Amino acid sequence: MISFFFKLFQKFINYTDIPLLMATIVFVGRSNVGKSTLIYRLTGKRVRRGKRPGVTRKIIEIEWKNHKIIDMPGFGFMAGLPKEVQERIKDEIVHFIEDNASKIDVAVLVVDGKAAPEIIERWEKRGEIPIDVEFYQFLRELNIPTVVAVNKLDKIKNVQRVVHFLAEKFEVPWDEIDKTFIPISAKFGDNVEKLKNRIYEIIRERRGQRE
Ligand SMILES: Nc1nc2c(ncn2[C@@H]2O[C@H](COP(=O)(O)OP(=O)(O)OP(=O)(O)O)[C@@H](O)[C@H]2O)c(=O)[nH]1
Ligand SMILES: [Mg+2]
Repeated sequence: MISFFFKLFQKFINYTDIPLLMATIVFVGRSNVGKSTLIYRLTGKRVRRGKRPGVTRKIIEIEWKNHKIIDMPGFGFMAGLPKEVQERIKDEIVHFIEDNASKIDVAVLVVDGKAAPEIIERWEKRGEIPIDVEFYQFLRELNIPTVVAVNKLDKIKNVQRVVHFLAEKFEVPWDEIDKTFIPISAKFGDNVEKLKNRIYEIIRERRGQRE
């Protein structure tokens, strides 16, 4: 009985201390995967969202509680944008992340769970490193804790298969799959709370390491 109340108390402390911490959370991912929609779901802050890829073209900082949320432009294909501009945007994102790596507490790599497996296979067939794989490894190399939001869950038939496919490509060990990949639907809200809790957990772990 006592341990039950103790656990409840601990849980309460863990969840309430979060808004006091200042954290920087970045959202990255290909164009049109739902980064801005997810930010709106998580924070209630309206950021530009759209049907066409390339809606967010600049790095946008949003204040939310004590946190700083950074909405990145999408990388990869963007409707109506020349290849050079797409490359420039990608370089901008890479530089921003490199320059701010020590200040970034969590990166949320958003992927479109429906489209990602096919796109990854297509890139591999061409002998190229898929951009999502490249970004995940880039974040890991910079020691930025990263969680992968496997979005558009409402459109995915076999979630387990998609998650395992991505885990293999991203080289995530089996025992880290569940805490690395969170299938969500930003549009309908499924599992968004779970993702939020995972983000908070990472922030807490990181703070624990620093203190
Ligand atoms: N079916 C479905 N559609 C979604 C989901 N999340 C986002 N979308 C749709 O995907 C489209 C792109 O959403 P955005 O949030 O603008 O995507 P983004 O990643 O910010 O795009 P860029 O700013 O262009 O990089 C919109 O039409 C959203 O309604 C989801 O969970 N399910
Ligand atoms: Mg956007």
